[in-house]
Amino acid sequence: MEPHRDEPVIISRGLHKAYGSVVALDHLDLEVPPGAIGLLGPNGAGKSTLIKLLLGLIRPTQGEASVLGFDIARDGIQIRQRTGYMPESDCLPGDVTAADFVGHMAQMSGLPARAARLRAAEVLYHCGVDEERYRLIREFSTGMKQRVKLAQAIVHDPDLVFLDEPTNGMDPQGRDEMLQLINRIHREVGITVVLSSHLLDDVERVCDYVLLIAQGRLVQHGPVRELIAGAGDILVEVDGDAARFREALIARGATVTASDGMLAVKHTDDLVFDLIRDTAADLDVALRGLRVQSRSLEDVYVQQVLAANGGSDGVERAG
Ligand SMILES: Nc1ncnc2c1ncn2[C@@H]1O[C@H](COP(=O)(O)OP(=O)(O)OP(=O)(O)O)[C@@H](O)[C@H]1O
Repeated sequence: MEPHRDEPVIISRGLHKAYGSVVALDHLDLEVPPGAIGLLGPNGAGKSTLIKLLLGLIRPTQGEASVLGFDIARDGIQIRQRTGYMPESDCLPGDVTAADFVGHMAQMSGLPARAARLRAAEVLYHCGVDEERYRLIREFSTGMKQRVKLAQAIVHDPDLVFLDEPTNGMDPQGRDEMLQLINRIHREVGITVVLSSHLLDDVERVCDYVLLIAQGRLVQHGPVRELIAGAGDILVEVDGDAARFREALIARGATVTASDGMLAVKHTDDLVFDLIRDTAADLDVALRGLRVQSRSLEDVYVQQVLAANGGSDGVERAG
């Protein structure tokens, strides 16, 4: 069953997972559209737990969820038929060739042996593993192993693929290539990608929608474009009494700070532009410059994770 274009691919209500006294996920309510989804959060935030729950590999302590319309408690098999999974852990067998391993996974998905071999070769090739596919996996570099893990995750042509920290352990060039590959899988093949990462840069480069998780809670979610816009400041330069102008803006409800000789007015919504214009007119102050300063997702991430962690920034930045 193909998911409808605009229908959420993942829905959860009160999804909760505790390991003994450790709460890994805390009553998560999600409604996730198709696309390239970033599951962003510091180590230990609950990302892997969420993925395993959504694949039906572990059971929730409370709550419910569906993936592509299938219930995680009842329909684990259908979910795993329509989705792919690239686990975080080093889970590949060492004593087989990449061609045999991915071919075997293709056969498991229902293809006859010969078709499975051809399909494996094709997918490995697209993932950047060509002649090397005849070598034993244990001889592969971390980067090559990650490519094999990706190939096995998409060999059965799923509608959605969960990638758990796919750039882990890769050098900058390998990371770059992996992110380009993931981009292609989403944009050219049309597979919905859920990319889990603690690296903001990964998410910013691939994803158009973000779920920001900290300490098992969903602290922010939405289109990346919206999270970046609207969260920044409007930089205002005036001719006239800047101090009086600033006080008037604050008195009218704006949040204003100074920034390099300019006023930085918080861009809470677009009505702020009217407020700036009207206040300038009332005070007979000329507006010399007005510029929206967009914030990177990093600012949003740090701010939200700091808030959830009560001060500690558990953020790791890409090298
Ligand atoms: N099998 C388990 N038994 C006990 N605690 C667990 C288990 N699996 C995960 N946890 C705990 O649950 C919390 C969330 O872990 P999870 O692996 O989902 O986080 P994560 O965001 O994927 O981080 P990482 O990228 O470091 O794996 C952590 O506190 C972790 O220690």
